[in-house]
Amino acid sequence: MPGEYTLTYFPVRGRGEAIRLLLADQGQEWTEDVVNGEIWKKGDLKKLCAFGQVPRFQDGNFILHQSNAILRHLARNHGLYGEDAKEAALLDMVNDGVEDLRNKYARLIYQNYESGKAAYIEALPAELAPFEKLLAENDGGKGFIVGKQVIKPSQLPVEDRHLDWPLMVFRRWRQLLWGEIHTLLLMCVHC
Ligand SMILES: N[C@@H](CCC(=O)N[C@@H](CS)C(=O)NCC(=O)O)C(=O)O
Repeated sequence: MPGEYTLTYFPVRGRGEAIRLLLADQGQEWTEDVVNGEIWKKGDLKKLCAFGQVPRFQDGNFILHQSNAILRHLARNHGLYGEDAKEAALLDMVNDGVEDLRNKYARLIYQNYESGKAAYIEALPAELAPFEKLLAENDGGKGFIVGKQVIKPSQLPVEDRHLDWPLMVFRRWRQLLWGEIHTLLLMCVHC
């Protein structure tokens, strides 16, 4: 519902972008509460944050921190967390794999960019191979990294349940699982 969601984050993609993409993909509206350096340095907001960091997310009166917890909360609320507990566990597995890779990327860009770039790029195919393997193995490589679709058919609007095939192909391509979106973001993270 418009106005329900507020994302508090710096004016960068970073750890806010997967949240934004998930909301946009689900046709949700949200308010951007942009934190610039000056606001952050005052320290008042930091004190309000559970771990002293953003993103901070408001879902009505419910306040949440930790980007992956926010993603999981939204995934549960919007039917993106698999068909059952096992699919949810597999989604956690993939997202934790993404988190590991994100941390390597963050170390590169913040600590070792000029001298570490070449080695990082050389290692990237091997780092992405587990994700490709999971994609290839799931349902004969037909679509998603976990499960067979993003939205459960029961949660699709009635008019979308009988899509003609070009639209179905388009939706399968567009509606990436949030874990997969997160993977794509590794290439453009600046937090
Ligand atoms: N594990 C946290 C990490 C959050 C984090 O690293 N936030 C950074 C921006 S991307 C931050 O708030 N930095 C400012 C600070 O630590 O004072 C998450 O996933 O949300």
